[in-house]
Amino acid sequence: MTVVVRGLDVALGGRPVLRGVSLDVPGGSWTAVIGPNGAGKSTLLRAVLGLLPSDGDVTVAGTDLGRLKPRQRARVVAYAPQNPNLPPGMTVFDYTLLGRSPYIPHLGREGARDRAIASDVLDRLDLTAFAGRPLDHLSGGERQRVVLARALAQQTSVLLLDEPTTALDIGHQQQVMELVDQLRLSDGLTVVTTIHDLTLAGQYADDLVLLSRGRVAAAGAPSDVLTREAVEEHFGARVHVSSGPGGRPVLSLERE
Ligand SMILES: Nc1ncnc2c1ncn2[C@@H]1O[C@H](COP(=O)(O)OP(=O)(O)OP(=O)(O)O)[C@@H](O)[C@H]1O
Repeated sequence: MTVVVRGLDVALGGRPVLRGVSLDVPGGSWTAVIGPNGAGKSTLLRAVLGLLPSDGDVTVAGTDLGRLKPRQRARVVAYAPQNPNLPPGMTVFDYTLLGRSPYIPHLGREGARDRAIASDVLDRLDLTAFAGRPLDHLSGGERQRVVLARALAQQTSVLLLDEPTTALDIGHQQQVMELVDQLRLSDGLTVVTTIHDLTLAGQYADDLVLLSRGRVAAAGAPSDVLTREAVEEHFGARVHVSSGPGGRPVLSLERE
């Protein structure tokens, strides 16, 4: 499903946070939104979901998500927030099962298929051993994978991930990125993720969108967006950019 954003303006607390943002994410592709702290990346994901008042157009497969009921919306788009509220005491399995809520009839209970989907997702994220553990007894990286598990259990066509790898060790970063990529290829998932690791973003995404002070400063193929000049201008960092596998950019910091 294609995600299209046109001329998006969002103000928070009376201050403009996104200004004239446009974005095209073709169905089945992966776009990574990058940018410095406070640039508006999380705000963009929340506006796409229809969770924030905004001006401009946002459509997913031609539909304005803000007009859908939460249950309908949750069958189209899954969202893994950066700092979700996790109900203390709830088990990992029950939290993952919440991803099946949009498919469970009112006053009904989850069925065997819902439980099988939750188990499968936990298995694919290396979390089976934690299934019975309360959420407040997990490490930061384990919690982050559980939030992703819930989103994947929704089995939607569009996945919005806010910083999905920040708390993960390098092995679990690879596992999460590869899993999302496999789902994209096998099920045609459309993926939009914010991400701070620029090399990782460039390795997995088809397109990068560089947000800076609420505006799109650059967009396109990773090697076109991740230039030494752009990173210096927008992040204030001095980096060396080399060409990695497939011509994708690899960044390293330059020491004084
Ligand atoms: N509820 C709010 N009221 C006022 N300003 C807000 C509110 N929420 C966020 N902001 C501001 O909006 C700007 C964009 O925030 P956002 O969380 O989208 O940035 P981000 O690019 O995701 O940053 P980070 O990389 O630090 O996660 C920031 O300057 C932030 O302080």
